[in-house]
Amino acid sequence: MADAPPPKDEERKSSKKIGVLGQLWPFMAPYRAMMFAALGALTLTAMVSLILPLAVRRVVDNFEGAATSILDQYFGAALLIAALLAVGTAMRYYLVTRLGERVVADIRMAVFDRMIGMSPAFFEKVMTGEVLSRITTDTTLILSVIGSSVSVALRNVLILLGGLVLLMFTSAKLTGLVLLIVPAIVIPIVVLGRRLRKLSRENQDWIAASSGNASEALLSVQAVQAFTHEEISRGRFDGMTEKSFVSAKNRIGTRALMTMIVIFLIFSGVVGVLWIGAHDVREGMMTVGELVQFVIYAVMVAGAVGALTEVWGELQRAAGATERLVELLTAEDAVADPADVVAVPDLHKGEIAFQNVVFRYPGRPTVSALDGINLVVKPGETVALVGPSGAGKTTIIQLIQRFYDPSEGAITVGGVDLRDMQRAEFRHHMALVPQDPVIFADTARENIRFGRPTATDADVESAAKAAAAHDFLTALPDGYDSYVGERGVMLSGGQKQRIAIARAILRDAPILLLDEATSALDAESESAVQAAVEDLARTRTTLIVAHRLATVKKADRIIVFDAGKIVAEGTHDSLVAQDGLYARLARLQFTAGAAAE
Ligand SMILES: Nc1ncnc2c1ncn2[C@@H]1O[C@H](COP(=O)(O)OP(=O)(O)OP(=O)(O)O)[C@@H](O)[C@H]1O
Repeated sequence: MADAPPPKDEERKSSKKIGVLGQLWPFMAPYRAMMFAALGALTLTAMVSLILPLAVRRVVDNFEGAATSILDQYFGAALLIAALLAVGTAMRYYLVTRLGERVVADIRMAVFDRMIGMSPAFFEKVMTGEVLSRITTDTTLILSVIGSSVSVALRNVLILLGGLVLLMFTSAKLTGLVLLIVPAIVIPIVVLGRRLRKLSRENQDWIAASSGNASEALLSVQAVQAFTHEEISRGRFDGMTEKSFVSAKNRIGTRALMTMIVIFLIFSGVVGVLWIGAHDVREGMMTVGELVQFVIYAVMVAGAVGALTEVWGELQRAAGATERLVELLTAEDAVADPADVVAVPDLHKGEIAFQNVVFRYPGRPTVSALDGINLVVKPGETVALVGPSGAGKTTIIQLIQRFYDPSEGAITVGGVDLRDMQRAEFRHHMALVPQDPVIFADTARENIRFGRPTATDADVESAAKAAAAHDFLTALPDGYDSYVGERGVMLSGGQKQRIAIARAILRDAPILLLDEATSALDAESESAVQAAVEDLARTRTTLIVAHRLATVKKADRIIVFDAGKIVAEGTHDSLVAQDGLYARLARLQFTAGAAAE
């Protein structure tokens, strides 16, 4: 459902802590050298910042008695330090941000790489728009972590630790007092941090859900408008976007509260300590320079703690995002290639066989879409699959390509079980014309070449001629190089089908699968395409799902399906003579095709 809430917290079993960020390590490991260099630059700048107050104390305490030459040395040294700080900071920024961009690019590629190979069962559950949102917005969060938060965190941890040690040296008594307030600061950070992470993940989930919803509505914008569904679609999207805003608002509020508590605690602590320190100076227990040095360190340490709480929030957000991306990366696929791959036999000579195949779609496990199918298609044979809508014909075509595995029984090609071969290997030897022709936002020429990316322009054109597409393609403003729009919106249904057929012709594979490939064609183009398909089918093992008698009659054999079972098979004449479902369909459903003959 479009407005179903995003997955709830309890549904996730993965680790509950910021430790999820550790899952990013495999992506960072290859760039260890860059990380060490960045760490070096970072340590350098942190150390330089820590040395500065020492120099300040010397200047303050010796200001009156010191010779001018010594003063000049101090200021010369200060310039050197400034240069070091500048170079170190620039290097840290460059290395760290570059590392972040690199790692995020790798993560994006890894997620896409995984998603493009997932079987259809996965996409029955996840909306594609949602996956896109993960790849774009969730990775952006990770970028902010690797590209800045982590380095800010490290820098501040160094300053915090170094600052504390130096504070200790400056005045052990005052430092002891400062440390007393630390627990008071840590508690709100931990408690509110936990809430932050939950809110952040909720926020990302709502963003992803609204993206999924928006992409679905936009992809079918004409249907939405035709049914004047805009208000409802707007309402749904607005509702989800508002929800993501509300969770973002709660997150920001929590973080503001945390910042307020922490800053107040830190600075009131510093003020209190100073108060005591001022008295110590009065009583001669401390020099003014020492107190100045102490104050600078105390402010640096306090600033570091403040920065760390900010970063903590960022890390919490990124942990949520990482969790979602890791979920995608580790998503189980119902269909997988075997570890020991069997080579694909010569499919020009191999038959396709279904042995006692029972199949239930994973999304509907109680219904058998196919129920005890036994079917052998001999090499070179043309078999037509007919039957009422929903009988299971398309399911047969999908199983031959191993988009799903049978629930029971086995499917073999050339005697080898599909599950024993690599999917990409045997799909190479299959050409499909699907029920809904899939056209990409590219030129007509490239759409045909999709069937065989290495094909020459001449091959593309001869395939188009065979598919009766050449004439309409050359009549387009830019001919074969005309842009056809997203999903082929600039083409008619019949034109799209002919491009899909040309693509299959170009693929030149020994197994040809046609799923109502000519249903949108007019009688004239259909008979032209029909001739091409027959020509093609002569030397190939062909399965045709068809509703038209003209197509069906020419097949070597006709298989009649009903409710997931094979109810009859034979030639057109023998099936008509049986006077069963086929004869009935032939009289009713096929009449349009018959009339067109
Ligand atoms: N992804 C899916 N999840 C669950 N059930 C499905 C899925 N796809 C199809 N089905 C169901 O499986 C049955 C067989 O569908 P199939 O697409 O094979 O029918 P068909 O014979 O090709 O019909 P048509 O002639 O209308 O294309 C139908 O009842 C359908 O509702």
